[in-house]
Amino acid sequence: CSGSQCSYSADKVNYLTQENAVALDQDLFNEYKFSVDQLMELAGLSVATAVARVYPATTHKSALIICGPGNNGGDGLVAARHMTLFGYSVAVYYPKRTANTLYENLLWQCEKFGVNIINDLPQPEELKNEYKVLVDALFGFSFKPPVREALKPALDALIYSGLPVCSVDIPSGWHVEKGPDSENSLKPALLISLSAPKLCAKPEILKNVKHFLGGRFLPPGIVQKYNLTLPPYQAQDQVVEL
Ligand SMILES: NC(=O)C1=CN([C@@H]2O[C@H](COP(=O)(O)OP(=O)(O)OC[C@H]3O[C@@H](n4cnc5c(N)ncnc54)[C@H](O)[C@@H]3O)[C@@H](O)[C@H]2O)[C@@H](O)CC1
Ligand SMILES: [K+]
Repeated sequence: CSGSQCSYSADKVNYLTQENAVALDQDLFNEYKFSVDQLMELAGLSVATAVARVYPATTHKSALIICGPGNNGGDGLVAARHMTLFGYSVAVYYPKRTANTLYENLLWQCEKFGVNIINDLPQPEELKNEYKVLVDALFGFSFKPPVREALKPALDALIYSGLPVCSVDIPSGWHVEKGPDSENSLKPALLISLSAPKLCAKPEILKNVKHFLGGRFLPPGIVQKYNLTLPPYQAQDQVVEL
């Protein structure tokens, strides 16, 4: 956290392994009886909120959200809908669609809210002609490198467009614990960690990336079980800067 109002020390924040991120997620569903759409709605709202804080619609009106096949992509579809309400003109690229009612409904809602669902991705260098900001909802904490061929063009768009990229939970293509594996890995401008940051979001890995925490839904029992020390959210905020 770089602001003057920081009341906690960034080096006290702790970071989840991939195994614990998956286990925590399962606890929320099994022990706390959350449904995936409940959490996804709050996660996506946090993402839209953080994007609007850093890249407001007044200066970055045209946004493209690149959505992957899992829940990270679902967060992107929710964020897309909220961003229309925040004044953005939003497009979604969702090349590998999961056949399940939740995702079908989220996509349906996007269309009803005026999101432009695009089927063809322009070349990375052409994205700048149409968009001001990209949201990376391609892969989250279940990603295992290397990226399979079918989704490489989507990842390349994020890496090579030259536009600011806002990554949802994990910068896509990064190892969830070790971070980027080469010079050509994605360099996001903003990361929104959901529920708790994972190891790849440690400050020494995440240099020069703005970092927010969102997904304000953790029950106290989970904070205790995973021994989480997280920055406190202010008032009714959905996000907090780390
Ligand atoms: N517990 C939490 O904090 C919550 C997490 N949510 C989101 O859920 C995400 C995790 O979702 P999932 O577990 O569905 O997984 P992901 O969205 O991380 O990705 C899984 C999908 O990516 C594919 N994939 C994995 N490795 C690949 C590779 N090398 N090449 C190509 N495709 C690959 C898998 O086949 C699968 O379809 C989190 O990162 C977060 O964004 C939120 O939706 C709700 C609450
Ligand atoms: K991501």
